[in-house]
Amino acid sequence: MSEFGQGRSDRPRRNEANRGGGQERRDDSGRTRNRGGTGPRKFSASAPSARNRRADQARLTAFEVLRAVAENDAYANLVLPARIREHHLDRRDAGFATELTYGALRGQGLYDAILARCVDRPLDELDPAVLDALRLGAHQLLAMRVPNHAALDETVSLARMVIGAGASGLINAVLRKVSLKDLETWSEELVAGIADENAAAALVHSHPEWIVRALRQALVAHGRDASEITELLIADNLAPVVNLVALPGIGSLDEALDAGAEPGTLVADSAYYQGGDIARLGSVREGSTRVQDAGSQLVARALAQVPLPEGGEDTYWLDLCAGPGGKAALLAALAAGHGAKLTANEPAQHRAELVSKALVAIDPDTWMISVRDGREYGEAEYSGGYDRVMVDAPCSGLGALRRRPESRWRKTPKDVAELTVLQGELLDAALSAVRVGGVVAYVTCSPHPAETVAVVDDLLSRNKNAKLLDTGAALESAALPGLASAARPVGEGSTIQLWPHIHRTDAMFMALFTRTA
Ligand SMILES: C[S@@+](CC[C@H](N)C(=O)[O-])C[C@H]1O[C@@H](n2cnc3c(N)ncnc32)[C@H](O)[C@@H]1O
Repeated sequence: MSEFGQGRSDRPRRNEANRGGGQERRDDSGRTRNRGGTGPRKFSASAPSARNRRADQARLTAFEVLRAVAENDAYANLVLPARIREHHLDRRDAGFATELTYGALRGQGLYDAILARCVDRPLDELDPAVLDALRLGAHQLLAMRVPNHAALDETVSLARMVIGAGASGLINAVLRKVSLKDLETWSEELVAGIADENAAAALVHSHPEWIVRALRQALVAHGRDASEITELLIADNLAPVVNLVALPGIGSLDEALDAGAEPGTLVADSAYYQGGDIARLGSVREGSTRVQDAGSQLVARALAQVPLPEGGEDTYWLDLCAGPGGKAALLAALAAGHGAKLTANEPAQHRAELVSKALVAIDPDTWMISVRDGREYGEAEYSGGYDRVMVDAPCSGLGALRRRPESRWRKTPKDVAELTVLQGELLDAALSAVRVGGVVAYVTCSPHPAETVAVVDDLLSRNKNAKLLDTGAALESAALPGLASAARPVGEGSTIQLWPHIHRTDAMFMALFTRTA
């Protein structure tokens, strides 16, 4: 079983016997069953044209999502739930469709390299729909506990129904070749002769090479060992468990815990939920309990709890880049508990509306929405107006690859270069909007050095009134004791970098500043 399979990055991993396909089996359509012996895998004897003419709904769902991602630049995590509802998939089929969709998207780089060896022409000359069907077939054959004949027959049936009979013959022939070796053998063959370790890691762990280089540099820039890159890449390929937060003073985790959620170990009022459709929980539907990565919860809490260096008034809080409202909801609830008020700013109107929805469970007298470019808060009329400011800056998102399976294939190094300018400008605006003795949190869900430590260094070199605080200590005091064991640097002038392979969170970065004059 490969890292693109069913493992969870933030829960204990399955034991190898179970992962290897030796015990849990799927039946002829690929559903979980006991298949019995481990003898040679068999294919259906019937010709592709004679096989099942009705495409399996779970596979059809996955195919439609891959098509929407490729054709409309859609986000899989948004399209998939809608398609699952449209096709009325039950919980088991929804799980199968999710695993198939996300696994095929994450593993795309490696699967394409394998497929390229089995197709007699360049992959970009294939009909894109055929290529998506081949990726789905490859993922089932190489990384899921689906019998080969089911992976093959069902993919061929799907292709015949949604693409055409001609395509199904090609798909049948190519997937038969793919199935002749397991993923490990394919990987070994593909990397043989690749001397560059980044290029080899990029192939085996299905990341673009520039991202592997950037993550390796990021590990070093944040004081870790470059050899952790393999663990980090593997963590990016595992499905994250849903993290919940009960908004402090408003929500309760009781319902989630009754439904089988487990209490969070990194941050208060949080839980891990593996019970399937999260919308089943009334507390989630009403907005008092929310889905939010524990790393995001931690950085919001650290800003809310860090003592203001010079004490004094603590009434006006600003979330400069609030859309779609995850941190704003937690900050607004914490602000309300402090007797403070939050302004949640977001320049994109449709995202500002999402922020309003995110805050629906919180007393409306304690927050307001603003819709403007965050850089406007650098203007004189806002100067010194806020006690705490969150800059959760637009970033490359390289720290959240496990949540957005297609995003790694869309990003380019140019995106990072463009974003760093805006990040610096937003940080300048925040340092202007905060009062002397107030606190600014600069946060990214990327560990890229250009978006994190370089932005901090640039700010400190051009703004003599900005002072970096002990971010490590602030984060530790906002966390449950579990974080301390994950050892990280503390001390004046420290910044924080969380990691999926260590903290089981997104790779959130945070630097806390105060304004000294
Ligand atoms: C990383 S997201 C923020 C996530 C949010 N804090 C949350 O927890 O849900 C960055 C946000 O910044 C917004 N943004 C982009 N350009 C901006 C600008 N010039 N000023 C303020 N916000 C901006 C984007 O629209 C996006 O919603």
